[in-house]
Amino acid sequence: MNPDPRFALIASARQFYQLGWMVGTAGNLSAKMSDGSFWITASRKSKGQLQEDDFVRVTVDGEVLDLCHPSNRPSAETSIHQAIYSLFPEAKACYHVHSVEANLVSSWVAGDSLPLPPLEMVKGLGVWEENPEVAIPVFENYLEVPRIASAIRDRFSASPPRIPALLIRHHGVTVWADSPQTAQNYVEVAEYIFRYLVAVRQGDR
Ligand SMILES: CSCCC(=O)C(=O)COP(=O)(O)O
Ligand SMILES: [Zn+2]
Repeated sequence: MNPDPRFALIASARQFYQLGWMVGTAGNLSAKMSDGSFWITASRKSKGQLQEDDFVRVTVDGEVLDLCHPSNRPSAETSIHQAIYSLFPEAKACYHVHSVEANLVSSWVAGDSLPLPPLEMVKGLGVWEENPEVAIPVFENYLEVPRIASAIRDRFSASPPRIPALLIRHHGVTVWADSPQTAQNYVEVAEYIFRYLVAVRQGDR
């Protein structure tokens, strides 16, 4: 049994769009099939109203297996999804969204990681510790997306992250998980933590 993951991706995208995290065609979602290929949102589609044929199926090496529609193109950020699936074979879904809060917090650190507050919600990213000391890796945003993907491959192959998430500065968050539902949860948890950080900075405690 190999259910088509596109319906889960459509539902997640609609939810994220309504939350303001995938407006103006921003973001891309993918999910892997049992043969190792993955369905990814086609480029420049409105994420609030995706249809079954607004996807492209590609191999982990980037070969297009199914365009669904001749005018479809794979997401401009497919190389990042390829990097994640290559690095983490257990990953079955990879979600990327753009939120205002992710962009704000990514601009507050000059270095390559953002420390996360020791919130209970950090357990939602798989860290079951009291007062966890965790940071989210931060990558620079380059016009050439394969350059971002290459930085992710280089860094994570040398030193895997503690949490299944990364931030691209002034761009957005990317998470990966063993199912589309868990990837959705991870996005929600990451965005909750970013909102918290913004609220703290604004003095909304
Ligand atoms: C207005 S979004 C700019 C491109 C981007 O960062 C993104 O996430 C969406 O790109 P895609 O090709 O997947 O539509
Ligand atoms: Zn993006």
